[in-house]
Amino acid sequence: MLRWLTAGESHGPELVAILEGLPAGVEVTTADLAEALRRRRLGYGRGARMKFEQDVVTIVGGVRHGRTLGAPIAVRVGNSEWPKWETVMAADPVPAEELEGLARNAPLSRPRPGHADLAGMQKYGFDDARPVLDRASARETAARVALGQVARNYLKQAIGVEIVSHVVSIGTAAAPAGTLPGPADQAAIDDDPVRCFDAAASAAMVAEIDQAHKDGDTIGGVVEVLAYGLPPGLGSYVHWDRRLDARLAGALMGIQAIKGVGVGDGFETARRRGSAAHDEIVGTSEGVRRVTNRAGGIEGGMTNGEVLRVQAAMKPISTVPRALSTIDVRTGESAKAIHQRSDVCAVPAAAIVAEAMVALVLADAAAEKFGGDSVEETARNVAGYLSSLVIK
Ligand SMILES: Cc1cc2nc3c(=O)[nH]c(=O)nc-3n(C[C@H](O)[C@H](O)[C@H](O)COP(=O)(O)O)c2cc1C
Ligand SMILES: C=C(O[C@@H]1CC(C(=O)O)=C[C@@H](OP(=O)(O)O)[C@H]1O)C(=O)O
Repeated sequence: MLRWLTAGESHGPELVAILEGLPAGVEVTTADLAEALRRRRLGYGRGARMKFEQDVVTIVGGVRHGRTLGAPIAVRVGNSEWPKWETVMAADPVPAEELEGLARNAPLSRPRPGHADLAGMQKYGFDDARPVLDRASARETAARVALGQVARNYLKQAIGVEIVSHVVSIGTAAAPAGTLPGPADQAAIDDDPVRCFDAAASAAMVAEIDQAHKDGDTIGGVVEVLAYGLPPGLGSYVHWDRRLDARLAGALMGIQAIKGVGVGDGFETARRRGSAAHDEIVGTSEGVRRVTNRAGGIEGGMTNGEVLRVQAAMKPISTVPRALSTIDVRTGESAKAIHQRSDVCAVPAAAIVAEAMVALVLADAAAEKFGGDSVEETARNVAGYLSSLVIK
């Protein structure tokens, strides 16, 4: 079983993350994590903060000379902007006179619709949105992406699994149905401003982002994550919480601003007849295959050996420049929501976060099925399982 936790605030000194349960011998370096974090910061439509802030990643436990030790892996992602926030976000009490007059410390009393602000203030008893928004912020996804990269290296080295993501739609601009990039296409996708695998759709997406920006508005979209090389049998049908589709859906819905998850052809499947909704089975010289992959590589809560395909739908960014109506909690009067700056669109970045969440769930399911205290042992177990499959 894998366990992982993150801690840290958006304007705190750093995020920290721990991943426990991976075997020894997985090759991973600080450069691997830095590259994953760099990919998360890209994407047309992200706001000013992405330009001036740096992620400073350090591995502080569980890895020696580029290989995991089998011990918990601990990662820190430092925030280069911390000096500006040192007083406002200090862990220890700060004398009132030091806080007085600090613009950054002014109470945020106009909760933003679409954020955790209002319900979080009510729940935890704050009259200031700062302590809520600082933890609710998707800044925290940097910690998940760092851990996701370790999970990804494990999947690649133990099983040969490769994970790819792409942006399927932004606003009304969409890639053609059936667009299916493979592992070799990842670099080209990363080079695209919106991480779309179709040039015409990419241009239309950029135009939609520009229009939303011009209108003082924000925009959402849909991302897809694909995993190649999965053996059949990860996850299980025997209990609801062991179903791989349930675990993937929970992990993807756990990303800030994700409001829907699809598996395979997703909601489209519900509009089809059964004869056009499933994947017929054929025997080939290379073993059992499906004629189509509408199910997205999962049947009965288990991988079926086909390419895993899941989508996540991201709502438009909540902090709308043409600010939405709210109340000032100090007076109860109507007001405009706080707006300092914001992303116009963070769909390309959400795809990288979705890759990380999929990697963590798949690594968990793989560790559960194949075990092993070293990655070599896991790989032997995978090979033994595949060679002993009754139906190949
Ligand atoms: C990568 C990423 C970047 C985000 N950037 C912003 C942003 O700049 N402004 C904003 O209002 N929301 C942003 N969000 C979304 C908010 O964090 C999210 O809507 C908010 O925390 C409320 O959570 P909920 O939408 O899941 O209810 C971002 C989300 C992700 C995944
Ligand atoms: C810092 C990151 O994303 C932030 C996520 C976010 C939000 O509300 O979720 C709001 C923005 O921050 P701010 O309100 O401070 O401008 C984004 O920049 C990041 O992804 O590293």
